[in-house]
Amino acid sequence: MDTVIRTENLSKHYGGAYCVQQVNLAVGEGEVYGFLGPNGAGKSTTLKMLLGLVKPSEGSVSVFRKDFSRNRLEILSQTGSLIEAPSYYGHLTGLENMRVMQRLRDVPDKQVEKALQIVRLEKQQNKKVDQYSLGMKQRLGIAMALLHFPKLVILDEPTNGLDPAGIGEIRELIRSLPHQYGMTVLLSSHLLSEIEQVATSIGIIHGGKLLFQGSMEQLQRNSRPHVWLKTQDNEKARRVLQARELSPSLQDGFLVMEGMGDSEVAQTNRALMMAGVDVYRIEVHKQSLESIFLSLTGREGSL
Ligand SMILES: Nc1ncnc2c1ncn2[C@@H]1O[C@H](COP(=O)(O)OP(=O)(O)OP(=O)(O)O)[C@@H](O)[C@H]1O
Repeated sequence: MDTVIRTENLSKHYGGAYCVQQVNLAVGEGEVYGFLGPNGAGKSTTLKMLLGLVKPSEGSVSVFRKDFSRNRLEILSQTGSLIEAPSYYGHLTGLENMRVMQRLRDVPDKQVEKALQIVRLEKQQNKKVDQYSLGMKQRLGIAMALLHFPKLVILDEPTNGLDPAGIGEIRELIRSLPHQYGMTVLLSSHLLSEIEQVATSIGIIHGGKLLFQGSMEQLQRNSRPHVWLKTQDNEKARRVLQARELSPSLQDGFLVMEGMGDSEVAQTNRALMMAGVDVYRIEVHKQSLESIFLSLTGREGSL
């Protein structure tokens, strides 16, 4: 798979405080890459640097295997984006707004029709944008980003402020872009549930640092599972474990320990046996993606 976006040690600081620090993104062709992180993590700043809207303090960006700073116009002509709220003229109709973009992009009429069709706005194209719902405005913003059928689409929190039906529609739309139109999509969100349902790869950013990059399966594989122990005497077992500097919690009659490897499980089992505590069950529970995300962003670097 070719890499469409690659950054090397991309960083941005404002007055000495880094909001993006040494980020190495790799977005493959035809992917829907989900850029996930809590508010203030550095997502928008990173996306803006990819589009030349913010100048990096350090590091480099290459898109379509070309250095961004030296091939800016060529790269941007093949990129569509929606960063923060869509910009439009409220007193003009959806179609008229698209015509303004059409002039800038210099594309034929049929592409305007097609882009409005993709976002399902063709029936409302003659309505003034001021009368659009938030979801319709967002879809118009996406239509503008798709107008020239770019190879790369960058969307910053595209479902922000939408109701569940609107979110579902945008999700379907994003999912269809690679296979229907050969586009690569990079989208950001602070919601794992959003990313989980559309992304083929994810990058998790927190405090300006990229904590994980890869597939959902890799994320789950790399995380250390929880180990659930059922013993003959959980209170005594807990004291034995605490003496070994472990801090199990008690849940549903099981002692639960986070992130144990095989050898730690064996040592724990042995210690309990030596202390005369029978172990009835040892269960390994995979962490949900939600808890992996929370433990990554809550306790940095625990993967
Ligand atoms: N122009 C600026 N001057 C100073 N600090 C800034 C500037 N732009 C962003 N920051 C800071 O950088 C950090 C990252 O902001 P950024 O908008 O990239 O985060 P984000 O992950 O997109 O979050 P959100 O989803 O809330 O927009 C924040 O702490 C923000 O206050």
